[in-house]
Amino acid sequence: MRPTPVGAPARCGARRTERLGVVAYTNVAPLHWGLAPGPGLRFVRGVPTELNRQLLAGEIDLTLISSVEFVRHRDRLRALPDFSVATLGPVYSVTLFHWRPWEALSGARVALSTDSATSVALLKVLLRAAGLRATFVPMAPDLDVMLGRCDAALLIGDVALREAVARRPLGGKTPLMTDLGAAWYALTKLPFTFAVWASLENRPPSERLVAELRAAREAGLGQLGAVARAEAEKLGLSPSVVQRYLGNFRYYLETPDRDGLLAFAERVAPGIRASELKFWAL
Ligand SMILES: C=C(O[C@@H]1C=C(C(=O)O)C=C[C@H]1O)C(=O)O
Repeated sequence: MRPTPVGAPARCGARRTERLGVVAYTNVAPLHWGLAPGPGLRFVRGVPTELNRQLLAGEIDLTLISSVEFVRHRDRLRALPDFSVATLGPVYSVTLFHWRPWEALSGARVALSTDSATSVALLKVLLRAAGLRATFVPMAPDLDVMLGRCDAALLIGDVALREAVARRPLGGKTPLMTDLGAAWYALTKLPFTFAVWASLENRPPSERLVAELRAAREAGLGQLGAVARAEAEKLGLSPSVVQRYLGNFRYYLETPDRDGLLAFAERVAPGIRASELKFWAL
């Protein structure tokens, strides 16, 4: 059998089974709205760090990969050209909770959620840019435990959103919050791209799957109220809060999101050229 040339999508025909990594966070719900597993399509759910590993190990075929991993493994990966999970300014779900002011975090012990790769790298970029040095402690994402043991705690995804909305006191005191999307914007005036859909370079996604993902995104964004209501119920938050949250994301990897991705790549891989980040011609 003739191998599928790199750079070209797999042709339609009898459907091979593709394993799609589905990040278990509300912010990606509009990207797979109405898309369901079935013949030729399996869903593998997980947090970003799990799905990143599985993609690189060839255990899944296409996933939203943390942008820092896309940059680190750029020699082996290609991304869909028009999909992102990005924000211009605050993201509301990638948050550093801290006891002392941001400017006073030098020497702090910072608990890092083991779920995220990109946000950890982003936090390090932001601290470095501010001339702050900290010690990092990987931990499960539980704010009480993290802030009980450390001076600051990085959370992402649904748990971060819930905690940011709740702004609850811990031990009688409410922690300060720094939104890393907002901090990135203050530093660069660019969007921050948290994730892109990517596959291994030698395993192009089928045209059919890509078409289904585009249709799912149109459906999800077209019915954002319904997506928000479904997600709000799972999160225990009000639908209007969730709709506002989802409406803030940039899902199309437009030029500013690519510029933001490259600016981040330059900070985690100094000297990188834009052409080293590769995209499927789909
Ligand atoms: C902004 C977020 O986006 C997620 C953050 C990711 C990361 O930090 O590695 C990966 C996928 C995204 O769904 C979030 O979950 O809060």
